[in-house]
Amino acid sequence: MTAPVLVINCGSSSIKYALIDADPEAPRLSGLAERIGTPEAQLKGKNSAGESFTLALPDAEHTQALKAILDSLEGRLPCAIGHRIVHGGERFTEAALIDESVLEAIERTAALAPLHNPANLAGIAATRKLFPQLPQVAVFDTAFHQTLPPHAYRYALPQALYAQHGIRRYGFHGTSHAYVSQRTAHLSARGAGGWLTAHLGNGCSTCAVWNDQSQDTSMGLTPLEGLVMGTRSGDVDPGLHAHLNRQLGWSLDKIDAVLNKESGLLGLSGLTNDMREVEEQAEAGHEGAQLALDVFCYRIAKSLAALSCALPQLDGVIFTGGIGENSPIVRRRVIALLPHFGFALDPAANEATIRGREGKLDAPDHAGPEVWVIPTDEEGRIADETRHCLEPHQ
Ligand SMILES: Nc1ncnc2c1ncn2[C@@H]1O[C@H](COP(=O)(O)OP(=O)(O)O)[C@@H](O)[C@H]1O
Ligand SMILES: CC(=O)OP(=O)(O)O
Ligand SMILES: [Mg+2]
Repeated sequence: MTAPVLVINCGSSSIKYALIDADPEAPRLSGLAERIGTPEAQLKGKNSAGESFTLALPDAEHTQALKAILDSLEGRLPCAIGHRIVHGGERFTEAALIDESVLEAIERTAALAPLHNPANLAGIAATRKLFPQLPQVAVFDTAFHQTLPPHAYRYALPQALYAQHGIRRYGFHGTSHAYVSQRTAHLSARGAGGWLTAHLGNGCSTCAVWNDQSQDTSMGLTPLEGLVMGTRSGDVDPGLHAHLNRQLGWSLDKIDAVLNKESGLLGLSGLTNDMREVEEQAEAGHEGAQLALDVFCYRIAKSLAALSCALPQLDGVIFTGGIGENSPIVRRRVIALLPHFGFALDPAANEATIRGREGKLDAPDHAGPEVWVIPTDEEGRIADETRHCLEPHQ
């Protein structure tokens, strides 16, 4: 397949897209339709000359936004569409060609990823309408974590909840953890050993990877477990729900909305879910922002230390995602909280490696576990998995 693959990552109010050629050196057309369904809806993208453009799409819904994306592809027709699907449950250990039975299975898991799967399904419905002739492939965030052993994926709950209702830990951001760990294994003299990965974007998760296989990860049944995120709380006492319900009379829907949309950096700082602003305000002395940064970094370090138990040997840690790639402050603070691991972060390398550059951040001649920053490429990985899935069908 030489024609490009169109990768779609459809959220509730945004659609990220990328048109990706089989040749990794070929320029990508990519962009983002945002604020879908509102008067401010717009499409922002880059053309093949690398120039940015913005197009107003007032009140556009998913189908209209996708139509505008297709019109922006400079006449280049994809050979297939690869969709990011956040939750694949236990059924999907790899990407799947979308047919009615795959769609039904994704619909069944929608309740487990209410922020993500319904939007992913809306994206599939819209592209099937617009491109009935093109093969469409579902690439799951959960698939990479299907190698977790039972002691990592089971909760200590009655057996029937797992056996009859699929209540277990699944893990997410699998395309990112897989990509950055394999990229580091390729770049590092240590190869595919034991790597801890920290994907720090709006959603955040850590993962322990041994020999290219996920051994454990911080997210669980849903993308709410684990680290502090932009607006998500991450781990809380499981008794919190009952307490808030009994003491404050909050409904389950309200508790769910608060933990998913009003917590994390936003809740702790009282200001914003955006790490750039948290860092600026913390620097300026804002106490809420300072606390948000303290809790965010401490919880990452604590999670990495816990996940190190899943590895027979530790070769290093890898930072990725908007925060992991661009924030020297977060990297420095996380590494400083893990003194017993024997990392040696070079301050100059840490400061210099910003904005999309990959590299090792170790002090010269350091022989201990390594620290890497690797810009993630979820879209590239989804395009690769889409092609791989379609090979037997060519
Ligand atoms: N230079 C920077 N310093 C600190 N944080 C940054 C920087 N650039 C981006 N970020 C943060 O990255 C986060 C978004 O990450 P990203 O991976 O782009 O999100 P998404 O999960 O939506 O793809 C935001 O919190 C943003 O503030
Ligand atoms: C699973 C998840 O948290 O995804 P995102 O980071 O795109 O919100
Ligand atoms: Mg993300």
